[in-house]
Amino acid sequence: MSLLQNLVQDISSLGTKLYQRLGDDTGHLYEAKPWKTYDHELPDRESWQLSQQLIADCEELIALLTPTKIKLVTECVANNSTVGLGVAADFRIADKIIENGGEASLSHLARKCKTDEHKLGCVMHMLVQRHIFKEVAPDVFANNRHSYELRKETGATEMMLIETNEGYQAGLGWLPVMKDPEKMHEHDPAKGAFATALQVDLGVLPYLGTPKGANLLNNFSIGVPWLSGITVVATRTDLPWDSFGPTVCDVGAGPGGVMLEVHKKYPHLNIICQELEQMIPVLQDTFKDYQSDLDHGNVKLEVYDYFTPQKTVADVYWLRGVVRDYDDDTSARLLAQLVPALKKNPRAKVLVNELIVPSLITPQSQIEANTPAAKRLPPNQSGYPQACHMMQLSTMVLMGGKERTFGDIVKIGRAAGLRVSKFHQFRMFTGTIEFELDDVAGWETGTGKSRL
Ligand SMILES: C[S@@+](CC[C@H](N)C(=O)[O-])C[C@H]1O[C@@H](n2cnc3c(N)ncnc32)[C@H](O)[C@@H]1O
Repeated sequence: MSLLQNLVQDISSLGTKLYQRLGDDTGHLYEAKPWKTYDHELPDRESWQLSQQLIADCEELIALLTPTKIKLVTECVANNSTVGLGVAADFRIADKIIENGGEASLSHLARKCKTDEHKLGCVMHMLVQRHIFKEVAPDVFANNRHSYELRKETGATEMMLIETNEGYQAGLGWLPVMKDPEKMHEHDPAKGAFATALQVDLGVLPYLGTPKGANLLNNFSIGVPWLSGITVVATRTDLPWDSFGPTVCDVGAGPGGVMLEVHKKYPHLNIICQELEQMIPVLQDTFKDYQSDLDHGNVKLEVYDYFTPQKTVADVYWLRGVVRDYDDDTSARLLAQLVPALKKNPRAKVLVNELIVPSLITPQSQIEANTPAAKRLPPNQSGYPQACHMMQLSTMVLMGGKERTFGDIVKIGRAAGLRVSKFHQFRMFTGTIEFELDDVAGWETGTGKSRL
């Protein structure tokens, strides 16, 4: 059968299974409110998998049915989606619609935004076509489920503005960096796309402390917590936090948001957050409502440099967004610091939580090549592949570092003396690779040899 036939049949059968599973939980797109199951919570695992497969097939079908020249033009002008979203975010269109009672004419919006009606109309019509906002009558706009999230109290708008302003500018630095013999292999943000495009000699984080970075700092402080909030539910739900043993240690814990969630859901677990000294007050603030847990030592905040041997023995070590900051050798050196502690507790696990950059391999044989995308999705990768691909480029453009595939991270673990024990696919665009000490049996019987 042709790819078209296979895709159409697959979409039909996957779609039927999905709506039968969802039952009364009817999804919506045009109502100005979240779809609880998908936007606040997580669909059950099978519904989520069916959704992923449907999205993969639909994306492939669109690519199949789009003439080549139109496909290429669509891709190379896709930056204008960012331009348009930047306009809607900056003018706070979602709020202006809410303030006007839920609907607003183009002329009203243009007046309130003090801008040109035709230009704003071009943006709004484009966004409606991309299913952000809806047009309820000619030139009359309302929020749909997606644009409703852009209202001021969520922080989504500030996150959009990071990407539509500095993120957008920084993108122009990516190719020059890739061509520059001095910078092409660098992961240091001070030599990355952001610094190159903005012509500064510092990465985005120190830039936030400069007078020019004040606006970006504001958007970071409001927008980044919104972004982190996207992964919270999956991080809390898709890992069996209480199955590893009583003590969880977060290495490079940042502000400690993940451990706070784990502590709330599993109050019986001992939580240890390790950070550099300057971050301890931030962690203290995160756990300010849990003073008695701090006093009793069920929650500990430890000063620790993750490039020194790990002395704290725990049952599971959690590293989120840590190895992505470094090249392969440095990341392996960092993970290897856990080995002394793992030898003391050889059953302990190491959880590396990152974007697990997806792939979509097309088989070489003619028959197999017509297999729908849904059936070619590797299991060991992040969900929402399109979002994950965009995010990995966006984080490297803005923050430097190195985003990796499952295989890339496995190699780093192996170089550190660890082997994969499991992959936890999150219902999210991040995932977690679970490692354990290589030759666990050997370490337990005393016959294990260090590979370092
Ligand atoms: C990218 S952030 C990730 C934070 C946190 N894991 C999260 O997901 O929100 C990396 C964190 O590592 C911390 N860090 C950097 N160098 C460190 C070191 N040598 N030892 C311990 N922590 C370090 C930083 O302070 C920062 O909070």
